[in-house]
Amino acid sequence: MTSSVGFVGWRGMVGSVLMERMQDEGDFASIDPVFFSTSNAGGAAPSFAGSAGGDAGALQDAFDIEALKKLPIIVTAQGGDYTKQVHPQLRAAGWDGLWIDAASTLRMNEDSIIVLDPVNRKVIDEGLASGVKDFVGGNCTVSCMLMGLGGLFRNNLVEWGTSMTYQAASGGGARHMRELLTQFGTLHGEVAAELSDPASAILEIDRKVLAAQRGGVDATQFGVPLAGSLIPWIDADLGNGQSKEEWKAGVETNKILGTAAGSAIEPVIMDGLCVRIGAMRSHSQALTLKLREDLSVAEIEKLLDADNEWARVVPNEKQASMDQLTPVAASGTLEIPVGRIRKLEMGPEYIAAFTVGDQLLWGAAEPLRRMLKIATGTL
Ligand SMILES: NC(=O)C1=CN([C@@H]2O[C@H](COP(=O)(O)OP(=O)(O)OC[C@H]3O[C@@H](n4cnc5c(N)ncnc54)[C@H](OP(=O)(O)O)[C@@H]3O)[C@@H](O)[C@H]2O)C=CC1
Ligand SMILES: N[C@@H](CC(=O)OP(=O)(O)O)C(=O)O
Repeated sequence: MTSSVGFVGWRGMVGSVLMERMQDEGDFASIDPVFFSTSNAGGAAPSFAGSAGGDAGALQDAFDIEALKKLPIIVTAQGGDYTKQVHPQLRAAGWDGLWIDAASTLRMNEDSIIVLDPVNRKVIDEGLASGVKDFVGGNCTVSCMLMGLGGLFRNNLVEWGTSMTYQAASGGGARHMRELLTQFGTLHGEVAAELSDPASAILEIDRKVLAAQRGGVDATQFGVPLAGSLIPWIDADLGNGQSKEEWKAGVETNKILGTAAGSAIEPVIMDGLCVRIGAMRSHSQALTLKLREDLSVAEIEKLLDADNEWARVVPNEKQASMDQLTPVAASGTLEIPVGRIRKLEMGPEYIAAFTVGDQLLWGAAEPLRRMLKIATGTL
């Protein structure tokens, strides 16, 4: 029997990636989709809708609690404001369906589970069996890290770690990606004539670029120029020197792994600095890990490669790292390359690693897609 599933936020950036993945995997064949809109109720539902690819009818109003209440499963990538407004109303109206969400709003609630099934399928299954109803995708950086380094985290081998991130513009949303490219274009335009003349002075080019960065580029979304620069702060200021993005590394890693008392995996201390860079849609991170044991690099690589089908060890060599361990290499793929693995001078239990992941795939859409399949009994 096919399950009815409501989709909210399906045409946004994360939602579109989710729809693409669902079509690629033939997921619509086993569900009966109902599409909602916050802005265009009554308009035509998307053409890929319908288990047989047929007419999916009209878009429903995403704020209509009665319409939402009829569905056993709702998947939303509409954003935190929508979740904050609609989820409590639905629950107050007695709805006890499954809520699968990309937004962070419900993530740290005691009665929610952060979904990343290649890492925490057991936590998800136990949650479903015990009546948990809210399933939320994790922070993109945390999800990509755990997909890449799952072989160490899931085997209780990490005592503590720092993650120094290099996060792409897409983490801010579609408008941020556009702004980054516009900024690059503006900077290029400032010095196009000089660049076409091989004899022009590089310091003059640099001076003009800097002048444009400081005065002429549109930075409406980011607040400051990102092209040719970076922004060493992501998300809210928690007031203790830590950004909210940095706080998520510790709390979400532990929640995903289920490291509460009695678990086979002990609590892990995670902290670091989160930095926005001018990449498009893949987040990178440089990790320092203190392991609980002195494992050889070969053993570590074997554990990482074997953990899940998407983690892929890149040899710690210059050309392989340059070719395979970059946002350009990882974007648009489900692979999570992990490389630069080596012992650090601090001691035999200290290792470095570098990993990259498409933050719209494993960082956002894919865990939701797979949670929907788990919920409908097809994964
Ligand atoms: N960006 C990211 O990296 C991540 C985002 N998330 C979560 O997902 C939420 C959604 O993010 P994201 O997909 O980036 O948000 P978008 O801004 O791309 O989309 C959100 C909604 O905006 C409305 N919208 C208005 N104008 C347009 C337009 N021109 N094209 C498409 N949609 C439009 C749509 O709602 P409607 O159809 O109802 O009008 C859409 O569902 C975030 O708020 C966050 O909670 C989670 C992980 C990562
Ligand atoms: N904060 C992330 C994107 C995001 O949406 O994260 P979260 O789902 O934790 O709010 C970034 O800017 O790269």
